[in-house]
Amino acid sequence: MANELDGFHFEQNHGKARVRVARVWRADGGGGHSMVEWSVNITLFSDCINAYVRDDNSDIVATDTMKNTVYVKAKECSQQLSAEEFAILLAKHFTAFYPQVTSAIVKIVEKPWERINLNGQPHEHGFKLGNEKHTTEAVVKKSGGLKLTSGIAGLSVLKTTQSGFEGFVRDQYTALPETRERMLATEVTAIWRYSYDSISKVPQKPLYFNERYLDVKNVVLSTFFGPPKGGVYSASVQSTLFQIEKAVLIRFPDISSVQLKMPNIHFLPVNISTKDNTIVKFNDDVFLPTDEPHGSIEATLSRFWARM
Ligand SMILES: O=c1[nH]c(=O)c2[nH]c(=O)[nH]c2[nH]1
Repeated sequence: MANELDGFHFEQNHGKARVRVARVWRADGGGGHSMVEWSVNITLFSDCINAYVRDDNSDIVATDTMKNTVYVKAKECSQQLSAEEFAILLAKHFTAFYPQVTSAIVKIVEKPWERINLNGQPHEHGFKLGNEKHTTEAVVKKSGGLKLTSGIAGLSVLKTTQSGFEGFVRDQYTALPETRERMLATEVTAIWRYSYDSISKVPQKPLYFNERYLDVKNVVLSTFFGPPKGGVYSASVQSTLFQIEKAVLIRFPDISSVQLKMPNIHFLPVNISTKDNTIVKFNDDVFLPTDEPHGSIEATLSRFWARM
């Protein structure tokens, strides 16, 4: 929220960060339990300028109240819901309930608890922690205007062949050899924006956004790896990144833009020799794994009418 103040321009917001909540749903009459663990970030844009300039807190929604609201709303959700739905529900509450709140941003990171399978059987109430995380951000205006994004964080993938890098600029500082055979490893961060621009347009199908999350992840993985037999050749991280973004936009009509960050995590060839002796000669077999430095490659692909 922005104001003119004593001849200056002033912008402010307040909220509560990293509110952690876990919610369990116990199916009646047997069947499995479901659960989620969320870390919730709330930001409110509200007219509470008097707190800053007149020591008057009468317009302030206490961040402690915001924290409590997370638990009240989690309690009220008697059916399992996606992080996206919960983010929208919370943001809608803050903008609808408090006259002075004009918009709210709710971000959620879901911890990757997955139902455990024992001897091929899904366990009724047992979960284990997976790796990549489902993220979301809902920006809700008092009018019901919505900006909804979802994402995947920390999806680590690697392939041992079908990757190369050739034809790049060569100058007096270039040492990297051209290759059609290398390891390709990255940790994908993806954020995609849905085209629903008002909360009234959001699909009401239960767990719609969880299904979408799994579908997008599947498109990322299948484009990165190619078919199980033979895979697919990657001419660069840039090329693979673009193919993934294009596949996401072609496959999902309600996604209007997609941003990918794909650091190039290098596995260096190991060659060890003395002046007289070769001790280890690299033959696409022994690598030195690294995490720094890494290449950083990011791009956003949007439909013409949309922007991230
Ligand atoms: O796929 C790649 N893209 C680059 O931009 C790059 N730069 C580099 O040194 N190696 C690679 N690999």
